[in-house]
Amino acid sequence: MRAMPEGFRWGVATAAYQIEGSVSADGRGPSIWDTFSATPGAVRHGDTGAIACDHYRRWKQDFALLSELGVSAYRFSLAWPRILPEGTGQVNQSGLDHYRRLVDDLLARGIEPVVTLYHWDLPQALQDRGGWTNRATIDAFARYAEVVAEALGDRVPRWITLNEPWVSSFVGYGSGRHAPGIADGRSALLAAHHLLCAHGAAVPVLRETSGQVGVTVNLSPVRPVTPEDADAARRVDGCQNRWFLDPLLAGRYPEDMIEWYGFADAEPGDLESIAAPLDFLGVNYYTRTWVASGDRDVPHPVHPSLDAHQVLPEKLPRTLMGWTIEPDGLRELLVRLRTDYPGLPPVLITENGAAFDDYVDPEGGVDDEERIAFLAGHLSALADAIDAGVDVRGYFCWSLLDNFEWAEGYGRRFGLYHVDYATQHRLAKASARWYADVVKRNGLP
Ligand SMILES: N#[N+]C[C@@H]1[C@@H](O)[C@H](O)[C@@H](O)[C@@H]2O[C@H]12
Repeated sequence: MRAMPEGFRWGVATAAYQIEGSVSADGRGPSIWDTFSATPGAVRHGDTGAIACDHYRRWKQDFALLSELGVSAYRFSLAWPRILPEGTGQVNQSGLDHYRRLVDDLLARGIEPVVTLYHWDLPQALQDRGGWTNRATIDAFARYAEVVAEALGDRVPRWITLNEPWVSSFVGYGSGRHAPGIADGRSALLAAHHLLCAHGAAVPVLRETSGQVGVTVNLSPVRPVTPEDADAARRVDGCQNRWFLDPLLAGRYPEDMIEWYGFADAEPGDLESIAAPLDFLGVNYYTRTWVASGDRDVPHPVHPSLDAHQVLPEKLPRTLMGWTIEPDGLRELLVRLRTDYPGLPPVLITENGAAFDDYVDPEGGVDDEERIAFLAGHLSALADAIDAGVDVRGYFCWSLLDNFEWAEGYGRRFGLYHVDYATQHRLAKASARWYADVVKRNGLP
């Protein structure tokens, strides 16, 4: 038995655009993902979040699944365009009322709502004015936080300002693989900085509520394929991990990366604001990153601006996303955080999970043994990190439901519950029953 500490929070996570659908209902405005997914070629099979899991209408039945799992917490995101359809200006009361119903139902079930303010669905009206490359979006986000804090501040116990600012900036504005589909290195750096500043502006606002405040970053231990690739690996670690961890936890950008990027866009006071004390750090972990320097002839030019390429070691098992399955990377990552960042607050694993080729058998079951093995391996690594002294307070499996997997559309299933998108029928996979048992035991059998 690998028991987690007493009071450990067991949860599952989702995000608004990936599950809600009803993208035009009750006053919701368009987001950059509505625009991007409607762009031919942007998303696999031309999939969009227009219907998704129809969760906006079926949320009560989905919350019954949370009770079935026995989780003590549920992480979900608010759709900014439901609350402020134009990003600023007029508040849409229907949007606030919807999320108030969700929060109240969770509390009535004895489930802690963990609310993400921004999980990538920027109101299109703000993108029309430059989006995250426009410094004015910082103030728009702060106002959004004020509106949400006023409406829900007395009943949300944990706030997450941003989900994965590295993806929002470097994938949305750097590679163009995500919304808004811009491929420009300087735009990525500006967006990253303004996202961090928006986080810093929202923290004092949310601190006025009764809830704890944190941010979620996606982190990945970076390994050189050969010793000659060590410099390239350090640059990728600098981009993917330290460019966010250093400002958030140490109040500075990493010097080596400032030099590499020639970055000079921080204004007086920005770094102090970004480094506002956190009650917790949300960590999303999926895999390690293996890197070769740019002058090596390798596929996957994931980081052209860094003169480095991501390499997927052939010998390692992978998920359907093509990511290597490396549970010990989670332990390695958490121990590194504790070692490198003395100011590390308590950690929540806000996402961990995997996509596999789920098969509904003739008896109507999904025997997703690979997902069970993935989760078991990562929970064991998490227990190792806790044994090593890392203060981890909770774990959220990604995800409750199969859902819209961004540029991969509906072709990648991460859920504990299978969704038949033609009928919207939810079906518990074997991993859902397994996870419910782990939650009940407060640890691995
Ligand atoms: N890909 N993938 C799965 C998962 C994605 O569905 C989430 O929205 C992100 O926060 C994070 O990237 C992880």
